[in-house]
Amino acid sequence: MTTIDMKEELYKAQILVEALPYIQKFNRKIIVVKYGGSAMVDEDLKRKVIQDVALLKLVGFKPIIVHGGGKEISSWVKKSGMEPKFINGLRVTDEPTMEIAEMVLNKVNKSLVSLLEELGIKACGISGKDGGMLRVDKKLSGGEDIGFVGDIKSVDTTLIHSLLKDDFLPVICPIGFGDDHHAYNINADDAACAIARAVGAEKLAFLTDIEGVYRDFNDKDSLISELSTTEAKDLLASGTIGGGMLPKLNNCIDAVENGVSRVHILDGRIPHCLLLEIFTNKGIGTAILSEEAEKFYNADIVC
Ligand SMILES: Nc1ncnc2c1ncn2[C@@H]1O[C@H](COP(=O)(O)OP(=O)(O)O)[C@@H](O)[C@H]1O
Ligand SMILES: CC(=O)N[C@@H](CCC(=O)OP(=O)(O)O)C(=O)O
Repeated sequence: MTTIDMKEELYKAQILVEALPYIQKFNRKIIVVKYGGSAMVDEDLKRKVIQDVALLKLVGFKPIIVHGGGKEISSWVKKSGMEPKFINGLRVTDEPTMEIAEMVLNKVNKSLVSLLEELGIKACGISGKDGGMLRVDKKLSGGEDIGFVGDIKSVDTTLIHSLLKDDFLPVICPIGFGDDHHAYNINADDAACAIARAVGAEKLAFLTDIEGVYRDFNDKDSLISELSTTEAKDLLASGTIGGGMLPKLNNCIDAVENGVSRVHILDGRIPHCLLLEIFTNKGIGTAILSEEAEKFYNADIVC
C-alpha cells in the first residue's frame, strides 16, 4: 500500500470512529425521515437517500420514512389534462385529483419499498389509511374549501409499532381517512410531524430543496445552523420566512414542543445528506432544538 493509499484508508477509519458516539446515542431510537422534493425526482439521489436510510437501519436505529411526491402528482394531474392548483402550499384536491394523488403516492411508496428490499432491508409500504393510522378532519385554507385535504386529528400507532417490533422499516404515504370514510390528501410535512410526535421519535429530518433556513432569504450567507423554538418563532414573526418554509418551520416547532428532541431541515440535493448530518460532528442544514435539548444535546457526545 502506498503512503497515499494508507492516508485514504486512515481517513475512512477516522470517519467511522467519528460515527461511533452517534451510533451509540441513537441505538434502537426512532428516526422519522420526511422524504420529498428534488431528492425524490432524481433517480441517483433517490438511491443515495435509500442507502442512507438502509444504513441507519443496519447500524441499529429504527427509521421510518414518511414520503411526499408532490412533483409527480402534479405531473400526472397535467397528463390528465388538468392544471395543478395550490392554496397556501396545499393542493386543491377535487375527486379526480384525489384519485390521481392516491395512485401516484401508492406507486411512489412501492418504488421506495423495492429499493429498500434490493438492499436487503425488510420494508413495508403503507398509507395512513392502513390500520386506521391517520384520521383527519377536512382542512380549510384561509376559510376556503380546498376539497379532500386532511387535517390530522389522530394518529393510531399500533400498526407502526407492530412493524417496528417485527424489524420492518415502515414506509408511509400521506393519505388519511375522514369520518365520512373518504380518502383525504395530507401534506407530507404535516404527516411526518404528526407521526414523529405520536411515536415519540428521537429525531425528525425533513429532506427538502434548499440548504436550510435563511435568516434573510435574499442573502445566501445567512443560513442558520441551529435555531431554538423561541428563535424560530421570532423568525416567523419577523416575516422573513415565506412559501413552503412557513408550514415546514411551524411543523418543526410543533414537533420539538411535543417531545421530538431534535428536528432538522436538510438539503436533499446533497448526496448522503442524512449520513452527513447524523454521523459527523459538523452537521449540515438547520437544526431546530428545544431550549433544553440545545443545552444538553451534545453533552454526552465524546469524540
Ligand atoms: N427564509 C427562508 N429560508 C429557506 N427557504 C425559504 C425561506 N423563505 C421561503 N423559503 C422557501 O421555502 C421552500 C421550501 O419549502 P417547500 O418548497 O414546500 O419544500 P418541500 O417541497 O421539500 O416540502 C424553499 O425552496 C424556499 O423557496
Ligand atoms: C394536501 C397536499 O398538498 N398534499 C400533498 C401531498 C404530497 C406532498 O406533500 O409531497 P411533497 O412533500 O413532495 O411536497 C400534494 O398533493 O402535493
